[in-house]
Amino acid sequence: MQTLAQTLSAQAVNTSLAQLLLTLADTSKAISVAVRHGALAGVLGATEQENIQGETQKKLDVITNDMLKDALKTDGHVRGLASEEEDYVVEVSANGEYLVCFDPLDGSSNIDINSLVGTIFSVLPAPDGALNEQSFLQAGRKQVAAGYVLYGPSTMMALTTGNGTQFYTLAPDSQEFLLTDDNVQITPDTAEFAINMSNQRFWEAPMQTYIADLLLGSIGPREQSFNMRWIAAMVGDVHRVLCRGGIFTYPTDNKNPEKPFKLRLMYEANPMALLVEQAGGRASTGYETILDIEPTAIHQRVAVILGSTNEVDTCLSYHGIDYSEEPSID
Ligand SMILES: O=P(O)(O)OC[C@H]1O[C@](O)(COP(=O)(O)O)[C@@H](O)[C@@H]1O
Ligand SMILES: [Mg+2]
Ligand SMILES: [Mg+2]
Repeated sequence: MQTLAQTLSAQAVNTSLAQLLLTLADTSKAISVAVRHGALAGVLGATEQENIQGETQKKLDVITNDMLKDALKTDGHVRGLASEEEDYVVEVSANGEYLVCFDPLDGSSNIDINSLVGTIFSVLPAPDGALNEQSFLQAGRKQVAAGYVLYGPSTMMALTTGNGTQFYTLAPDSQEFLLTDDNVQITPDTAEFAINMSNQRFWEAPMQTYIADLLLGSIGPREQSFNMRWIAAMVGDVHRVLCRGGIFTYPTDNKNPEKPFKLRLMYEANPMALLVEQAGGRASTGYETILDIEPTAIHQRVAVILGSTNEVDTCLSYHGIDYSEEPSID
């Protein structure tokens, strides 16, 4: 089996980018150890702090953020970073060619119940000139790499550098990420959906109707029954979609009018959208292709509907969008 380094070399990935991805991979191995030790290492539970988004930080949110920040500072190829746990962008190496956006620990609410969590990352080219928030505000289509590491029964990485989506599994003995699926493909059709149903009354009308029709199953207009899965960590839900198809959505809701969306564009939606598109799937807000959104802020939030192409298209048709008529994007 090929190692991550061998695969990146076989894909002729730029040497600096490959080095940066190996730094991220090495850091995720250390995070995997911290996650695995759990209560034994005293890393469970919350801190007293909130991040800029008003969310109480878990100890592991802060620990993993610091681990990634420290590693990227010594990598040499990173101009700047943006993180869910950093209020503002952080300047890293003056000559770095790349910007890295990351969610150091996705699925924070799963930490204390020993359930799935992961790290999500997105790599963008660093523009010339002074580094500021504006430097990061590039559409997801500009990403040169995106991926996540899932700390589950096995530690796995999903990665794309624009050459399809690959899965790697961390070998416990050698501590190498080994290529275990070189061409991940999302099945275009599915009978499985993932949504936090407790928000049902807060969704917009198109999503209400779409989900109601799924729930009616074989006696409704879809004339087939659907199963539901919800891991409550985007990284776990998207991994399932990449493995066996499905539709995952965190739609617009009006529970808190000041916060109509949950997931963050730059370090959750964009990297997942690239992985999904590179695996033959679709990712939209309901009205706009995620990778085409021009960001306005590093912590911007968006609605997300992603997964099996035909099912996402069906969901979008409830929103009045006909994707089959859109010109394809190279
Ligand atoms: O439990 P909720 O409020 O529906 O939220 C679940 C969603 O929130 C998230 O945990 C947000 O990510 P963080 O844990 O990184 O803040 C997603 O992974 C997940 O899909
Ligand atoms: Mg997250
Ligand atoms: Mg997080």
